Amino acid sequence: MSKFIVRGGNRLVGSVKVSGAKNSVLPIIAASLLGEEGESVIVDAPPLDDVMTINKVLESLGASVTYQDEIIRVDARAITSCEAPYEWVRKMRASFLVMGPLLARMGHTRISLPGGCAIGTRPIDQHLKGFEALGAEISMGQGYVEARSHGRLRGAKIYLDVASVGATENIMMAASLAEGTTIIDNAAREPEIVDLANYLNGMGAKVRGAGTGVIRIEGVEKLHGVRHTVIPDRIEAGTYMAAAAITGGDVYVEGAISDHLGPVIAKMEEMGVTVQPDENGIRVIASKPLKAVDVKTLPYPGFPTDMQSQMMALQLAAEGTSVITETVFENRFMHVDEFQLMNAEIKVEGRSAIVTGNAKLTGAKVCATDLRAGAALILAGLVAEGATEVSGVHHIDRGYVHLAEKLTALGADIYRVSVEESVLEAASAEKVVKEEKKGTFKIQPTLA
Ligand SMILES: CC(=O)N[C@H]1[C@@H](OP(=O)(O)OP(=O)(O)OC[C@H]2O[C@@H](n3ccc(=O)[nH]c3=O)[C@H](O)[C@@H]2O)O[C@H](CO)[C@@H](O)[C@@H]1O
Ligand SMILES: C=C(OP(=O)(O)O)C(=O)O
Repeated sequence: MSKFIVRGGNRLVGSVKVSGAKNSVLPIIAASLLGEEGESVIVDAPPLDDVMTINKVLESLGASVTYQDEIIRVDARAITSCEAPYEWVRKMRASFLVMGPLLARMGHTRISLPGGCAIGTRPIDQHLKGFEALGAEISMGQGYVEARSHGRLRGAKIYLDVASVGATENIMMAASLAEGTTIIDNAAREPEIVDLANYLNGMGAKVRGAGTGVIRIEGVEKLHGVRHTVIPDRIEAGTYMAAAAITGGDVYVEGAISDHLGPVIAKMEEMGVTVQPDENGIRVIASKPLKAVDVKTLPYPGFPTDMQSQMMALQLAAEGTSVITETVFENRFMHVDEFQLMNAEIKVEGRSAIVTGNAKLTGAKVCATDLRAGAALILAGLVAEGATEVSGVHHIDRGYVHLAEKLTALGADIYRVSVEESVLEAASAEKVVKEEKKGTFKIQPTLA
């Protein structure tokens, strides 16, 4: 069991490199199942727990997967199973993305239902609606969803009721091997959709319009492996930008693509932060007090829900009151209770949180209730007085590569401790810090 210990007060300065995007690499690995010839080589695949999980799913299906030096090689020529079991799907919703490729390639698939999670119920109705439109028969039972097609899937026109990222990806992958043309209307437009489309096209698919609300896929008979480099993670980049801003720092976020971060940059500039993008990254300089701004999450190109909690941490440090409205997930304010343990004043009213700025944050024992909540608590810890002890680290390991090392290199006082649960129960954050300095506790690198 691990925890992060953060001591606030250090200004972050220097350069940090962004890893490959979690939300790109997961569907891309799933799409590799479509390759009936050759091997896929996926470059800049971040060493995250989620990546290890989806690799395990592919292996359980009979694909051969190797991972070394951030390069994944997938040979999916001989798939032996079309069933993704509960043990993997429960760990990570994105495992559900193997459904489209398996259905298209094998004509049959059975996947554990992903269920709800901390941030919302996260239904899969739009995925299933898409598969049905492509001619699949869907049935549910014993916690599994099963899809079967008689012969090849058939292209269709599909209107998504919500511009779901996962449904767009799953349907895009299935339609790539369907007979005829599929049009996805009200498709999600996230950069990760474009990355997946580029990967599919490299495999021999014919996907056009990715990045717009209408995607057109002409099905082909066969796909093959390809070499592809994953785009940089815009949410990881945004998190380091927020770390620079909250600490009054000066940080170059290497690899960040400003076109992918439009609303995050706009909001930081409104707050009085200087943001200087160039072709290799983004420099963030916070040289004056932050001004509070209102933020509303929306599907891309709106403000990303995956940056909402980090933005809330920033508002706590800003002058004034702000309103943060979450429109994408119905239950994504779990971090509010944890911020309150750090002396924050936040009131939740329906889908909005009213955040009182200029908070005198104090270190506390807090828990990462989900991935981004964890990142936000660490941001708050960077400016809190004293030590903040963040548990629930397994959530953070799903999406941040070497988080403590990257922040430490920028001058933060953060490290990871691995201690016996019983010892932790007894120890206060302060005590853990003191004893670690005496060398009593084992310090671990932030490996996923
Ligand atoms: C692995 C990955 O890429 N995860 C991202 C992906 O998740 P994910 O693909 O799960 O998110 P979706 O875009 O599907 O969800 C957006 C909204 O649509 C709803 N919905 C979704 C599918 C469906 O069939 N029916 C339905 O009602 C969801 O409950 C949610 O309210 O996009 C989210 C929204 O940007 C991000 O927060 C996640 O980080
Ligand atoms: C919600 C997230 O991811 P996932 O969809 O994988 O749970 C996220 O990356 O913030």
